Amino acid sequence: MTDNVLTARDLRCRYGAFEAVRGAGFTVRRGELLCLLGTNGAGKTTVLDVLRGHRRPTGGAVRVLGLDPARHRRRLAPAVGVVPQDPGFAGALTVAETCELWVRLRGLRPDAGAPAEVGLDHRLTVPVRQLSGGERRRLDLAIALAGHPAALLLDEPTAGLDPQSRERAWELIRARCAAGAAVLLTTHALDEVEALADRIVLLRAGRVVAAGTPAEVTAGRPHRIVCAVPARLRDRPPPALAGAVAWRATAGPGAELTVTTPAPAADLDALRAWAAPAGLARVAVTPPSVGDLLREVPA
Ligand SMILES: Nc1ncnc2c1ncn2[C@@H]1O[C@H](COP(=O)(O)OP(=O)(O)OP(=O)(O)O)[C@@H](O)[C@H]1O
Repeated sequence: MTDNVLTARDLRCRYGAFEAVRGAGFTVRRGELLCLLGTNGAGKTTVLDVLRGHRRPTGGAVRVLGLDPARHRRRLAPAVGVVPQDPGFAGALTVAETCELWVRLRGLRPDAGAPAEVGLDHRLTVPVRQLSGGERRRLDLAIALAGHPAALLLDEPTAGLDPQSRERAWELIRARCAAGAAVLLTTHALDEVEALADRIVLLRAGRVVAAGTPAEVTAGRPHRIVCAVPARLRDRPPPALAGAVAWRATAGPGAELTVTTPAPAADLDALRAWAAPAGLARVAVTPPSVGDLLREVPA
């Protein structure tokens, strides 16, 4: 039996003449969290809509637990928890009623404990229209997590949450993953990627332009050395370095030097030798990050 819970193969999706997804492929296995990343309009929500059976692809195929979600939406509903980008709650229903209604719509028995999991147990009798944006997001998450689904499709699940609620949401998502759920999550928050992602898929204009673990997608990319340089070194030409050098004036007498380099250890040694005996101050060496990759991907 395969461990693949979510699969997309050469997925294509059109809105009229515009092709929003142009041959995307990936898998998410049991117990794995994949972050689907990309700038606004890259095609992330479209991919999630196809996986939740709300949109038929115009090419390629997706499978959720081995089934075509467009054909087996009802059968898959109990096994797939979704935090949609824009939930459609009725404002007049209370938190408890909303939770019960949506959990039933997923073909599950109502779970009175679901709101408590996301810290909404004190708001059960409050109409949804009176919830804050962050509280609504937590209600979405409560409904998605109900019934311990095998797959979670989470479209910016922590958008608008305060820091404490985000960390609580991360804990819940991590726990579900550890218990075997396959999670596909979109986010624009880099700390969320760092906190959660086992693997990332980066979309650009509907195509996958990078895929792998954070270490894999950043491998071979440059490190950044930032250091403060005493004023009198400002006029001394820097040594020959593997990396590119940029100076920045600072408020004080010295300057800040940034070296973007594929050889951080050798360049740092060369800089230290150059700066002796006064030396460098506030030296920070930053390894490549997924954030660097995202910043380089144009829309
Ligand atoms: N119903 C629609 N009709 C026409 N075009 C659409 C429709 N929905 C999305 N699009 C277009 O498809 C492209 C992909 O949109 P999508 O919502 O999937 O992007 P996204 O990566 O989720 O963006 P964001 O980060 O802003 O949520 C965009 O150019 C968008 O304008």
